[in-house]
Amino acid sequence: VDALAAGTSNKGRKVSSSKSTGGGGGFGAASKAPTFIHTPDTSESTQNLLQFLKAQKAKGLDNVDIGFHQGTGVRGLFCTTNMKQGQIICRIPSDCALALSDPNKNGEDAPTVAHGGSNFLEMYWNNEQNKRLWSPYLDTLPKQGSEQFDPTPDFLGEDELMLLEFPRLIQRAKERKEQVGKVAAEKGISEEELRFATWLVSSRAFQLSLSAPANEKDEMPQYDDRGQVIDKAQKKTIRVMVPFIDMANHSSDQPNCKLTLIDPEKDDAWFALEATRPISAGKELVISYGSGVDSSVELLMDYGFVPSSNRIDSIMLEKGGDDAIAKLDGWTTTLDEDKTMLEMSRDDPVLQKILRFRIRLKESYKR
Ligand SMILES: C[S@@+](CC[C@H](N)C(=O)[O-])C[C@H]1O[C@@H](n2cnc3c(N)ncnc32)[C@H](O)[C@@H]1O
Repeated sequence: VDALAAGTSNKGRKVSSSKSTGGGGGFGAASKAPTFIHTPDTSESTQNLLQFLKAQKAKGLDNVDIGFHQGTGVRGLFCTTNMKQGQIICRIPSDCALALSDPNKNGEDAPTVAHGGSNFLEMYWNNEQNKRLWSPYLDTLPKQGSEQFDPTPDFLGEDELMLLEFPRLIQRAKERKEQVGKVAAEKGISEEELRFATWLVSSRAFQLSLSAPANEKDEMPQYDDRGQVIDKAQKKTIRVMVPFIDMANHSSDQPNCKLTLIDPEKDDAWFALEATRPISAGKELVISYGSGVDSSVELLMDYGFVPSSNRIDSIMLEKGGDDAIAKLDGWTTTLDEDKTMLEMSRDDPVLQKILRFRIRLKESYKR
């Protein structure tokens, strides 16, 4: 409003062309200087990735900055120009995506995420030729122990795992540990190497359904009696890693864009980020991971982080189930005790994450 008022009182000044922030948002947005909340990532690996993708004819990369959120320090994607709802923000040729299955096997060679991890090692990381070919992408992936490494509960020791207390999450982490152990033995690779590769795949690969209609994701989710989303018909899926787009972080409550496949049936198909609402320059580009309605149990299990808010948690707790904790007083500590412990555990990131998970769920019980 201020910008529009200033424009009308300064006769002759063209409000709408006063900034080069792009096509989006109307007078107000176009004349307001963007507020940036990130520090651009100027590392050599990121610059190499951008060069590589430009040479492969990726489009719209200038609409996006890879950078670090100034509040959280988390690396992500930030919009450099206003975007309208429905606009394609950037697109990457499908040739630049790393399939984690043999295309002739319809996803049957990767029934679990641990198999996806094993295929990643076999097809890319430990294959000399492909490792060289894909190095501009592989070099941008988090390393174990780096800032971007956000371990999932299957990295926890037995005692730490029990501190999570929520039976469904503990059970899933145990299953993942077992899965990794089994596949590592089958394929003759080290469990440690496979655990990390499995984390990479689980936390950054996109699952594409081979048979579902394109709009299936937009339908209302259905829940089973434990409050978990039903994966309809357990369709075959393949996992793909999509450079650049896999830098997008998650928002449970306010995603502003989504992954879209353009011309999937054609030879020159694209993976794109599409704005699902108007986005102003400077904002972080955030998508919705997984089923789109994942509770914090799934987000921690598959991606290793606890979201700052998540409306799905209340629904999940209300649905309950015998592997959930039905009431706030079913936990061994109170919410306040966990908050105090969080304050006191500043130099223990593992315990901090465990406590943030407990607090997240405890704050979600309907009172
Ligand atoms: C697909 S990657 C996104 C890019 C990643 N931040 C990076 O720099 O490589 C998923 C990882 O990003 C982080 N992440 C995504 N969304 C997040 C959120 N809302 N809060 C905290 N971390 C998040 C987690 O570490 C997660 O494992």
